[in-house]
Amino acid sequence: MRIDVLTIFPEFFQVLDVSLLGKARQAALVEIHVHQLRDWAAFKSDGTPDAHRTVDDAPFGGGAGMVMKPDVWGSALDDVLEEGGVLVIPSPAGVPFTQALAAELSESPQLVFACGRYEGIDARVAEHYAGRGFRVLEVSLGDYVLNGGEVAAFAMIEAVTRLIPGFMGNAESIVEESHSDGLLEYPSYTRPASWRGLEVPPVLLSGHHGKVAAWRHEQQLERTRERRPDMLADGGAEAL
Ligand SMILES: COc1cccc(COC(=O)c2cn[nH]c2)c1
Repeated sequence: MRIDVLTIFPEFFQVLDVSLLGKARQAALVEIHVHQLRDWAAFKSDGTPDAHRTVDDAPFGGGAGMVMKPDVWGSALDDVLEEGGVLVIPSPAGVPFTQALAAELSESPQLVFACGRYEGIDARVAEHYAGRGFRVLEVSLGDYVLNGGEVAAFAMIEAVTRLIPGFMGNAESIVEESHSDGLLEYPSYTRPASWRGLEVPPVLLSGHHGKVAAWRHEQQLERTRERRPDMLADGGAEAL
């Protein structure tokens, strides 16, 4: 998979070289290219140089803050977005990012993350590329507002790339994760069996695999009921 990130803060993504993701990059499972959006803002739409490499302007219709210019994004995306690529725009107004969506995106040949700042990106950018037949997704990590899409993109990149076959050392650990079966994960324990007066649930020491599996499933249900009733309300479908 190829991942391209367009941002005015490319230095934010340098850490990708050292994390687990770094290994995947070396293994050539993932190619990540981070681009400085301002490189496409060196000239104004009339062709004259823009020394400030401006990427934003005031919103039509008034209102607070600034909006990112469509022409700058268009120049950048025309160069970066490949046929079959998916344009992902992290946004508080997006569809929920879920494990199911991460799995779906992990099968794309290319993901392009457009990291918005200010009040967001001119709406015509998403409209234009959807109109050209690209899959365009505005995706939300949660119901809160960040200063820009970089943090959200980083989280999505990690959630997606770890699902790429061959990326995680122990593929089995991916299968049994939270949300993969529509329920929260059961609690985990390891040695010592007794710690500060707290004991590991005896069933886990019983060696009876059937009882362990039943206990774990019950724990998943109990936890999901307590912490995420929304996940059960709509039939256990993936939820934010
Ligand atoms: C593209 O337009 C905007 C506008 C404002 C902030 C952002 C950054 O994303 C988030 O804040 C976010 C993502 N998931 N949950 C919150 C993008």
